[in-house]
Amino acid sequence: MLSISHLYASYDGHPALKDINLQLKPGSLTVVLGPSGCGKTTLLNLIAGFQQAERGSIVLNERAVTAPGAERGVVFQNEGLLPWMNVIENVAFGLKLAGVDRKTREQKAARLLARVGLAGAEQRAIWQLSGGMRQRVGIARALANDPQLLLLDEPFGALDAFTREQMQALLLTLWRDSGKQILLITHDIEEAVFLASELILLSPGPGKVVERLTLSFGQRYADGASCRSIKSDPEFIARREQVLARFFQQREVFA
Ligand SMILES: Nc1ncnc2c1ncn2[C@@H]1O[C@H](COP(=O)(O)OP(=O)(O)OP(=O)(O)O)[C@@H](O)[C@H]1O
Repeated sequence: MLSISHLYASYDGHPALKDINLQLKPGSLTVVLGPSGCGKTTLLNLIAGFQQAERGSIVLNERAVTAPGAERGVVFQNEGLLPWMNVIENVAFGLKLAGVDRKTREQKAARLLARVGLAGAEQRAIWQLSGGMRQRVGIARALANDPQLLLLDEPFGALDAFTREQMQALLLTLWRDSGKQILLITHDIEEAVFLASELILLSPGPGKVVERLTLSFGQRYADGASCRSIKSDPEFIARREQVLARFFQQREVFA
């Protein structure tokens, strides 16, 4: 369980998040959606432990979050891969830091690369990879320490529409197969409605929760329906339009 209580954050006296309260169940796929500047990255950085809250608390499985930890894996928008290491070394790096022996970490990294569709790419250099492949490496790396919570910061924002949909499908497959709790931030409304089991809408000025929806389109994909059939379903389109209207309402309030 991830419990966020009365969380406040600010920069140089300017509030960025105001009284955020969320209880997110193990196994949930939470998507935090909101317009630019509403505090999505700030919230993710606080949960990751990269940043300290001004007030309030974050507790993951009964342990207070105060610093980064191996039980939280992070995937960054720009992947954050180490260019002087090859693919498998990037994935195994966290295991190396944790003192895992070479053979074990290479076996584990190779298994994870196969899970994200990169079997055979172990020895490739990072510069030889496409954007989608880099994000696959980033996800495999974040999973290497077997985290309880996977955090993703706008992970597919820079990808073309086709690759983006492939990555959404991959994430849902990993979610189904691992049962891990996932929290992803995005400003893409369709992506949010498709992926989320819990959708949290933030509004800016300062960031606060304005809506929380429980959705099941991602579960439908995990149960075997295709991306295209879900995204063209009138129920999906109606939900997307409803969230879109709410999203623009928030922007207008702020403008
Ligand atoms: N390091 C910083 N110093 C000062 N202000 C900051 C800093 N980081 C973020 N802010 C401000 O805090 C607010 C929230 O920023 P944040 O990056 O968390 O929002 P966001 O929703 O992730 O935006 P985007 O989608 O554009 O990345 C914004 O007003 C931003 O200008």
